[in-house]
Amino acid sequence: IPNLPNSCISAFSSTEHKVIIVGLDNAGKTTILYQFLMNEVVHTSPTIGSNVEEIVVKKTHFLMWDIGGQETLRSAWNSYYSNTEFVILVVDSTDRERLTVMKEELYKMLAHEELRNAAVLVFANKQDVKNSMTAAEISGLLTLTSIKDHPWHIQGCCALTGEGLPAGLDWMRSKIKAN
Ligand SMILES: Nc1nc2c(ncn2[C@@H]2O[C@H](COP(=O)(O)OP(=O)(O)OP(=O)(O)O)[C@@H](O)[C@H]2O)c(=O)[nH]1
Ligand SMILES: [Mg+2]
Repeated sequence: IPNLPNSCISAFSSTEHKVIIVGLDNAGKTTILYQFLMNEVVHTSPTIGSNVEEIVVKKTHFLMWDIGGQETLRSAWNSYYSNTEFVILVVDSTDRERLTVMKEELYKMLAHEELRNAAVLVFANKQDVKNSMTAAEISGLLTLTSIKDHPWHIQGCCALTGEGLPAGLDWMRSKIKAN
């Protein structure tokens, strides 16, 4: 295909791994997406619908869908599920009150047929805030060890500084190589 620029050819020839970024409103999903893309904190407003970006990490291509988390939007999450390889669940580690709601949404999602092959990365976000729940605490409250039918991993992070985000991406890449 002589007339295509190299960038197009590489886009066609590399496999793209579909990722959905979900979680309650205000968890930091959009902030994380743009940290991945630009290593910068962008000004966000609540997402209505979704944002989608291609994120390339050491030659691994991810197509990441950041989906709005407000209550009225959650019933639409399932329209993004088909062919999803990774679910990134972003938890606001300061939001103790809504962790039960988060847990219900998580298990509802994991029961969905279209996500049966998806691996789950949980980001315990906002670790910079004093007295936020630790990743271990969130893992316990969400009973992550009870998840037997999906590979899962939890990672503490701060989307404002980017701390913890590369470690999460490394885990995702390790799951691809393991396949
Ligand atoms: N302190 C702190 N604030 C954060 C962090 N990550 C995100 N925020 C803030 O949390 C607020 C919500 O962030 P968003 O990324 O818009 O949240 P969202 O999950 O996309 O929300 P919806 O689109 O409504 O579902 C913003 O004011 C962010 O600046 C973090 O790690 N620490
Ligand atoms: Mg958003």
